[in-house]
Amino acid sequence: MKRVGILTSGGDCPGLNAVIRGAVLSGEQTHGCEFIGFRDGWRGVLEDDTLPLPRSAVRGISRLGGTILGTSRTNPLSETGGHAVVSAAMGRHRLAGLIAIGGEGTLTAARILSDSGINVIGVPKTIDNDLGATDYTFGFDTAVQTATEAIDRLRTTGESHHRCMIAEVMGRNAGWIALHAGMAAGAHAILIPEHRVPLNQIAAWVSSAHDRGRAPLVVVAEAFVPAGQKAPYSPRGLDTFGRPRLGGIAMLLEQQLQEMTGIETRATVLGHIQRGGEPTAFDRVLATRLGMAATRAAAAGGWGTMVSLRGTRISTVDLGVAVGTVKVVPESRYREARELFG
Ligand SMILES: Nc1ncnc2c1ncn2[C@@H]1O[C@H](COP(=O)(O)OP(=O)(O)O)[C@@H](O)[C@H]1O
Ligand SMILES: O=P(O)(O)OC[C@H]1O[C@](O)(COP(=O)(O)O)[C@@H](O)[C@@H]1O
Ligand SMILES: [Mg+2]
Repeated sequence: MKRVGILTSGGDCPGLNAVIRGAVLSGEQTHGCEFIGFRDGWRGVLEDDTLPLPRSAVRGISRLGGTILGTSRTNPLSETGGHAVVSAAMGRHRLAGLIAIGGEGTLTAARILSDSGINVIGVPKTIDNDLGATDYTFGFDTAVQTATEAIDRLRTTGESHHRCMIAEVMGRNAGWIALHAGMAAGAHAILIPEHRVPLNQIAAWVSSAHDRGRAPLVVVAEAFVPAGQKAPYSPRGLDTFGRPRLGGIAMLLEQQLQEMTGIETRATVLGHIQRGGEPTAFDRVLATRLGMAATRAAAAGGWGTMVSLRGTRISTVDLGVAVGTVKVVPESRYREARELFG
């Protein structure tokens, strides 16, 4: 019987549990595989922190948010890690390979390990939807749904007070959540990292909506860079991997737009609300199919690949290709949305 290790790494994301369940059920029922889980991503691999994953451990979990395995941003290539440590952990548990569920960071580490001879299959996850080699990542649909519901609420209070409301959503490299939630909620301006917009243009959109008797709504991605600035707003130090922690640009815009337009303005940062809670049906289905496909690939010895969604089909791509491109919002999608601003 083939034994496979599973881990979830990087920011958590609704649908992780559905992947785990899909992988384990299909492994037990169809492919004769057995699973163990590593706790907290690569930390569990480096520190040998594991749990058994029989079918009974994944019962009913596909509708649960978070991850039953826990996650972290532990670097498997740090001085306490590397090929030898990962390989030893796999040997101890007689694993044929690993299924690593993560975003571009996790999968980059997985690719480096794979290049050094470790058997890994990647499963793309992120609410940001910024992985190039898959049409959608699970978690994105849920995050957009959650953000849209929150923004709808901001709208009703904004309308009561005749205020301009600003909603800040996540998105480290790309403005997908802002674009989709903004469009779904009928925003008067959507600000994304892919596109610089001068402040006076944002103020003009806000004023125009206000002049028509609407409560202006601005949706901004955390990584938006206002024209004239060099980098995203990041007053909160670094994350565990040493990258700037984003968040708070909405607060800056609140002050600036209120000053420029004379319209009372309130900003809300949605933050981790977007990452929590139950996955939507779309994300559960996508995640389950990706988990099943990962096991299928493992059973067939298709190491060094990532499972991905192409159209309505699940396929596999080489891990090297998988981490090659960040999927940003194309100019055409921004132009399309912009027709409705103001
Ligand atoms: N370019 C990289 N090379 C090697 N390891 C990386 C790289 N980027 C991230 N990692 C490791 O993978 C972890 C998860 O990546 P991160 O970007 O935080 O989440 P995600 O996998 O969701 O993108 C990081 O904390 C780090 O330890
Ligand atoms: O958990 P943290 O460190 O606050 O991370 C926040 C970041 O994680 C995300 O939610 C998801 O990013 P990853 O998919 O790379 O984990 C980003 O949108 C956000 O910038
Ligand atoms: Mg990342």
